Amino acid sequence: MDGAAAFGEKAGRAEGAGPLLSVRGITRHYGARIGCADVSFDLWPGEVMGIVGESGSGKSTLLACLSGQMAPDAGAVIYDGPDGPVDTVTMNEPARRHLARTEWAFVHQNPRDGLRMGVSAGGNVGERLMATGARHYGRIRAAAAGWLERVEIDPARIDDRPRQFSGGMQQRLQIARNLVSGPRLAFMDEPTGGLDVSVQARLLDLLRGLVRDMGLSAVLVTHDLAVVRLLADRLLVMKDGRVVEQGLTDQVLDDPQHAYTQLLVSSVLQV
Ligand SMILES: Nc1ncnc2c1ncn2[C@@H]1O[C@H](COP(=O)(O)OP(=O)(O)OP(=O)(O)O)[C@@H](O)[C@H]1O
Repeated sequence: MDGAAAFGEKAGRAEGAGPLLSVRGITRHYGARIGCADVSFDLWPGEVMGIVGESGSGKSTLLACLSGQMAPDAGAVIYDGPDGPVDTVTMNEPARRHLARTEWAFVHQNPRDGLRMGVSAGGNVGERLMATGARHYGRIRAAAAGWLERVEIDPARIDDRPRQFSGGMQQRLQIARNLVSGPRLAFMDEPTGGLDVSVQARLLDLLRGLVRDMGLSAVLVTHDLAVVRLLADRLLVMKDGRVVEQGLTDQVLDDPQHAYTQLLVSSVLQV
């Protein structure tokens, strides 16, 4: 039985009936080295799952496997899509690309990886709408301007290129480009990494508001426990590619059970 069939019953289509994402046994090696091993969890609609761990613990590898950017060696990632549950590991590439364009968002740590630097701010946001079928130029431009405002960028700058923006503005633009089409699931890789502390705080506030207002589900990778404290409902703690602890964010951070999590929380391992 394939993964989708195996989990189909559990992740039924009825609203609120099952998880949005069921991750089972995801494993990926690089030669003899473990990237991530046997990772399983459910992500429920509207929930933010934080994945934390020190550098090299397997966070990026796991996120790449979940978001279809890397093929795992083993495991299933069942997404409860518009036509019912599908295993995104075994689905064909065009179908996966379609999902990534319409249902998912991916926010990169470096905005340059998620923006088209040669295209105007409005173009960056509008492009994603066009990819989901919008055709009316006036409406696309109005929606783009509305989203610039929503991420606190002056809509008068709609024709500016991203490189004319500060790092924090570029990150907010990347978020607007990703969320304009109303995705159900966002993958975020260190979305506040590389920014000044004050810029980070503003971005976190903005992200928290958007996630709440849109009822967005998200998988959020970070090594920064302050970020998950603010954004994540639940946490997976990774060490050497494996999940060593998981639970509600406050529970894990306030009462860590695993020795490694205790070290993380006491800042010893934080970079
Ligand atoms: N392309 C690669 N080739 C070989 N080994 C790799 C490759 N990418 C990652 N690894 C190894 O896989 C393990 C997990 O790395 P990964 O980048 O997923 O961790 P991470 O927690 O995301 O780290 P960071 O926070 O530094 O990005 C590490 O041991 C790493 O050395």
